[in-house]
Amino acid sequence: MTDTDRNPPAPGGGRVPTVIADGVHVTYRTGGVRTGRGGAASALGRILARRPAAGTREVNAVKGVSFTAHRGEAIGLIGSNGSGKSTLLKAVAGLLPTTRGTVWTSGRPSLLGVDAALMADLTGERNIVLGGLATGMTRHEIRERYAGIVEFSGVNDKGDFVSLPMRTYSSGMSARLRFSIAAARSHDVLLIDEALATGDAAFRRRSRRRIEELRAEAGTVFLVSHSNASITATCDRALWLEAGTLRMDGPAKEVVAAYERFTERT
Ligand SMILES: Nc1ncnc2c1ncn2[C@@H]1O[C@H](COP(=O)(O)OP(=O)(O)OP(=O)(O)O)[C@@H](O)[C@H]1O
Repeated sequence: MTDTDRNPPAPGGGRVPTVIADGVHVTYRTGGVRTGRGGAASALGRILARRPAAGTREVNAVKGVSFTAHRGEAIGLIGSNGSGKSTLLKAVAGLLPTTRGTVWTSGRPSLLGVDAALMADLTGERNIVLGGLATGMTRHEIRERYAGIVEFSGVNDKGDFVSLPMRTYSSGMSARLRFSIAAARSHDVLLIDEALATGDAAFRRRSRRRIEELRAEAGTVFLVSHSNASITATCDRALWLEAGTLRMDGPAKEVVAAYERFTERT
C-alpha cells in the first residue's frame, strides 16, 4: 500500500489535516511554598493585582510547538525525560489548556495514558465496560467486542484474571488491558503514552498490527515512547522535543537517528 492510498486526497487535493498545533505553549504553575503568613486579605490583594503567591513556580513545559498531522499518519514523540512529550499529548487531547497558541483537532481525540482512569478495585470485566463507555462505545458494541478485548490483552493467558480486581494485575497487564480497550474502536485521533513499553514481545507485535489497522481506518495515531525501536517500527513520522521545543520533525528513521546521535553525545 502506498502512502497516497492510506491518505485519501482531501477535496482540495491535499492530505486531510487532523491536528494542527500552532505555536503551542503550555505552562504549569505549581503551588506556592507555605510561609504561614498572609491571610485572606493578602490573598485577595494578590488575586486582584494578578500577582502569583510567594514561592509559586512556573514550568514552561512546551514552548512554541507547531506541526500539522494528517489522516493515516502514525507519529512518534521522542525526547529526553521532561522534554514535554506527555504535556504536548495532553494539550492535543484537550486535557491541558495552552497558555499561548492554538490546537485544532478534527473529531474527538482519545488519550490512552499509563494513568488512564481505570478503577483498581473493580474487576477487569467491569473496567472493560466502563472504559468502553468512556471511549464512546455503546453497550451493544462492548458486548460484541468483549471477548476480542480480553483475548487481545492476554490478561487471561495465565488464569481467569479478568474476573479479579485490577489491583491484582501487574503494571504490564493493566497497560495491556487499557490499550486493548482503547484500540477496540476506531479513533479520529488516538494518543498513546508509553502503552507499548510494558507489553511483552507478542503483545507489542499485536499492538503494532492494530495501530497499522487504526491508521488504515483513516485515524491519526500519536505514540510517546522511550523505545526508539518501537517508534521506528510503528511510526512513519516523528517529532523530537527537547526542553519543550521542537528540535526536528520528519521521517521517523531520520529523526530517531538524529536523536540517537544527540543522546550519545550527552
Ligand atoms: N503537573 C505538573 N506540574 C508541574 N510541572 C510539571 C507537571 N507535569 C510535568 N511537569 C514538568 O513539565 C516538564 C515536561 O514534563 P513531561 O511529563 O511533559 O515530559 P516528558 O517528555 O513526557 O517526560 P518523560 O519522558 O520523563 O515522561 C518537566 O519539567 C516536568 O517536570
